Amino acid sequence: MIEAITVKDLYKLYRVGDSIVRALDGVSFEIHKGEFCAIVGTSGSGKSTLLNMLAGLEKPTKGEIVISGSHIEKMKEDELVRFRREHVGFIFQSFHLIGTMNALENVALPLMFRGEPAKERLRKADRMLSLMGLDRHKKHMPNQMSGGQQQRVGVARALVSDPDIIFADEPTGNLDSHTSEEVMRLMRRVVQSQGKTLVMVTHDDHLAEYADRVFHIIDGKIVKIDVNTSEKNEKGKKYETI
Ligand SMILES: Nc1ncnc2c1ncn2[C@@H]1O[C@H](COP(=O)(O)OP(=O)(O)OP(=O)(O)O)[C@@H](O)[C@H]1O
Repeated sequence: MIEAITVKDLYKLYRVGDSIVRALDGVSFEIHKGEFCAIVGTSGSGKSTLLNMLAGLEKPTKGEIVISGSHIEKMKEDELVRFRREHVGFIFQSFHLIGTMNALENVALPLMFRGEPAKERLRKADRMLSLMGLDRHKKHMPNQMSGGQQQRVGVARALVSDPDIIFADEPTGNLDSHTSEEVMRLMRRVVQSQGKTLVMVTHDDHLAEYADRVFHIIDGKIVKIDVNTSEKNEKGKKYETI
């Protein structure tokens, strides 16, 4: 199996006053290419710290993170910026859409940072929004769309630059449960059909059921990994703990 992400002995310690917080306390795992992994834990367990570290947004205190063959813990800031632009897509809880741009322009934005010509940017964004079932909303501004539609724009924007890996931080945290399930199904389908690796952080065990594997994190340690044993990997199928 090809590894998209390899993490070895990862630690992140914070000094708070006189005490040390062990936000990540010796974490090791691999995420395979094309896999959908959920990182699940309660508030303060270390999920965001782990995701930030995988995305190269924060430096570990100790340990290794290898993504698509590169040691990102050794990269300088400008290398990290380039690495993220070329290899990584992000989906955020609060969508992070630009309010003054329509759906098409929002989705095309990451391609501008990569220096692609305008016509090409809009063509790719248009195609991605169609894939998300947003044909009728391409010219809508964020405030003219529902939460679920806005997050589908967010998913389109994360995928438009054809990244190897997508990181999603509580992607349905601002949606009702019905809309959350819809967005999860769509995310799962698109990521699967395009062979992308998806790493999602959530505190919601229920939504984690869409993942191939679920990593449970408590006090900065991965205490359990559940594997979805169903073929189709639909929600609610059987999991085995390894
Ligand atoms: N910059 C920081 N300085 C000090 N402590 C921090 C810092 N960032 C995080 N922590 C601590 O590290 C631990 C893990 O935090 P983290 O934000 O990763 O948790 P989380 O699982 O993402 O929580 P939530 O679901 O509430 O976002 C917590 O105890 C938190 O207080």
